[in-house]
Amino acid sequence: MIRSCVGLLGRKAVRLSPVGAPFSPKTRVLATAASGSCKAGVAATDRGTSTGGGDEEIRWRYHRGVPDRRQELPTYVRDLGKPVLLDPLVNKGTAFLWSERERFHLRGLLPARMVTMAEQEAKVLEEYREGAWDKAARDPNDEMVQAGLTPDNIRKWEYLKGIQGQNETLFYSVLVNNFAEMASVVYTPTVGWACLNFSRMFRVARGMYFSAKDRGHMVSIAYNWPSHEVDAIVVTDGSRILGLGDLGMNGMGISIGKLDLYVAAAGFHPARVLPCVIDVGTNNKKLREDKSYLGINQERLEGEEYLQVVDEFVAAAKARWPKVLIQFEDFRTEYASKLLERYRYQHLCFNDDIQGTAATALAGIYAGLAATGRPYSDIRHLRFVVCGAGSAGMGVVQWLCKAMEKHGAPADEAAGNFWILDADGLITDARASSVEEPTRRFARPLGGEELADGANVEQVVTKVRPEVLLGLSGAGRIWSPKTIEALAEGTARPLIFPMSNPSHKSECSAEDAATYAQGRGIFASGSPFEDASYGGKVIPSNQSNNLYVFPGLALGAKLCQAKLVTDGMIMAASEALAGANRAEDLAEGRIYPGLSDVRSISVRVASAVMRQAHKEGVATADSAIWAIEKDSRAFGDDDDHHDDGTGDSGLQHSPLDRYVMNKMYYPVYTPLAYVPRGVLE
Ligand SMILES: NC(=O)c1ccc[n+]([C@@H]2O[C@H](COP(=O)([O-])OP(=O)(O)OC[C@H]3O[C@@H](n4cnc5c(N)ncnc54)[C@H](O)[C@@H]3O)[C@@H](O)[C@H]2O)c1
Ligand SMILES: O=C(O)C[C@H](O)C(=O)O
Ligand SMILES: [Mg+2]
Repeated sequence: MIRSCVGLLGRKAVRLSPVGAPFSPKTRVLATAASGSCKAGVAATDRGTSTGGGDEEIRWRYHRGVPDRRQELPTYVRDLGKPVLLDPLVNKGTAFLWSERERFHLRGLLPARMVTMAEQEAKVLEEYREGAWDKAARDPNDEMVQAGLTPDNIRKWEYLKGIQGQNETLFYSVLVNNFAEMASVVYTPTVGWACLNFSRMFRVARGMYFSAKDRGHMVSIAYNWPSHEVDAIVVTDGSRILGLGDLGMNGMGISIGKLDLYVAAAGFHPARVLPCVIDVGTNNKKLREDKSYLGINQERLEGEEYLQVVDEFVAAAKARWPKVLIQFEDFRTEYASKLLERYRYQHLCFNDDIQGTAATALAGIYAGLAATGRPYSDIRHLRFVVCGAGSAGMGVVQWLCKAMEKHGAPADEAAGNFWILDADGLITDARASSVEEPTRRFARPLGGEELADGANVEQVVTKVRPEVLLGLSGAGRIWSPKTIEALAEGTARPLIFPMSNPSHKSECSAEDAATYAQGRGIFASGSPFEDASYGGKVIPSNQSNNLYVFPGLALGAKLCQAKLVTDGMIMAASEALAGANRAEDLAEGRIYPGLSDVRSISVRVASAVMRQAHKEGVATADSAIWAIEKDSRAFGDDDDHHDDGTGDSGLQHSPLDRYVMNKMYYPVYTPLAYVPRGVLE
């Protein structure tokens, strides 16, 4: 038997032979840099569980029957937590045993499922030999591929993520300076593909993974995160990722994507944002049967059990980072509003799909009115047909209603401006007992000239002749040519908003909207489309996506240290966004500002949110901030907006805007200073 001693060279742990010469690389390094799992043909009994320990873990370690004892000699590890994962000589990725995860403070830093090295190897080989991800992106039967997602999008996504893993400053500099070009790669639609394939593509852990197996331990696990300073968390339970359904733990991709935008679009510091997933299982059977899936292999927890897990996560996050803002993302409708109501009056949090989307949609409607020369107050006279009665759809409807009421419409009159359809068609009083609030309030009365329950969208549009057609159904191309024609017959400039994501879930394409509305429509989709054309004229494709709101809303709330996110703050965000359009763009039918202006927009949204928070008394930040605007008024600076001087936007900025800009992170190389441990901590 070979007897070895263990030595250390610098930080890296290296095992030495008895005479001091390193072993060959094969025997020397105990871990591979590759992590993740694979489609290995490992017997089911060998696949273990994420809660290993005891006999099971011992079987797990020995399953390959490595003959010599060298694998029993330890590699010295001098770090704990994240640095262990970042050291290629000791990292085992998802193959870290459960006991090792405990000892090295790795719980929460990796997806819950534990895999073997054999599985990791098989995954590496699959990719090496077959280019598995690339192949998937070429599959002509893949819906996303059919809707225009190309291998080139995936290549770009992987390339950018590779840079992000090595040099965040460079990654964000490239992203900030090329946001309009890259948003569709780091965000929708490509991020949807990245979520679908998250486990297969998993290499380097980012963010925190809390699972149902962590019950009772979440607060200690939160302390495994290396930083005491986290300004914002985006968390999902993966239950409704974009319009792609239940993706379980793979939903982590959306938390990461949203926070990429926090940094790029709103200047949060990349070291102070934390993507999280709460893995309570998945009801997606295909995923559970997929050997590469890294989430826990069980059906979702439901009801009280589920709520307790989310409660524990929120409590842990608040205990560890008391001032953190939490953005809830892509929770399925059944729990989305429930969770929002549970936390919004106690914690600084918001639900992006309900509140961010609502603010974005309202801004688009206001801008649509402005584009046709009408005042915002005319919103109370618009009729809306809405496909989708989930949390996103109903969030938007309630918000539009609120805006109508703000402009003087009595509540009943406002509610009467909506015709809402779900998967079973028009919702009428016939279904009043089977649909819940808030949808019930919008059920159409029966009898007289009214439409039958379950009428389809074409029938409803033909009868109602609305000015606005909204889609938040996640159902794909459900608006037929006839539906769009009927819409355009009833109104001169129809507003056509297929807001579902990603692209193949959009209710209609930009080209179809332009063609069947004979170039008269104003088009705004959730995922980006190229501009369309009709009769030789360019018909702009706007993007009605909550990306216009959540970064600025979060920034404003953080900067003024708001205690809560109020409805007033969200309304302020809507109005600031609507007002960020230039008259000449509106005249062309561009109702959302160009994405290259995204930072300027976030600044305006943030300032408006701060002002409102201050007005409502929920801002706790130093009152000096508010003096900025007062002082500038005294000097005649007043409400005028000034060019931000960056030369990148042409949008005008107020003194408070400039304060916000000064607080933003800009991805530039700064001088570096060595600070020994224990100093400045
Ligand atoms: N653009 C944005 O910023 C934005 C923001 C949030 C959500 N979304 C998108 O909205 C969609 C819905 O999100 P959700 O959380 O409300 O989902 P959900 O699954 O809870 O709701 C979908 C709703 O659409 C209805 N529906 C299904 N098929 C339909 C059809 N053929 N006709 C009419 N209605 C139909 C369902 O009955 C349900 O009421 C997703 O695609 C999501 O990506 C977009
Ligand atoms: O993620 C997006 O692109 C928007 C929205 O939050 C969604 O769930 O579709
Ligand atoms: Mg979302």
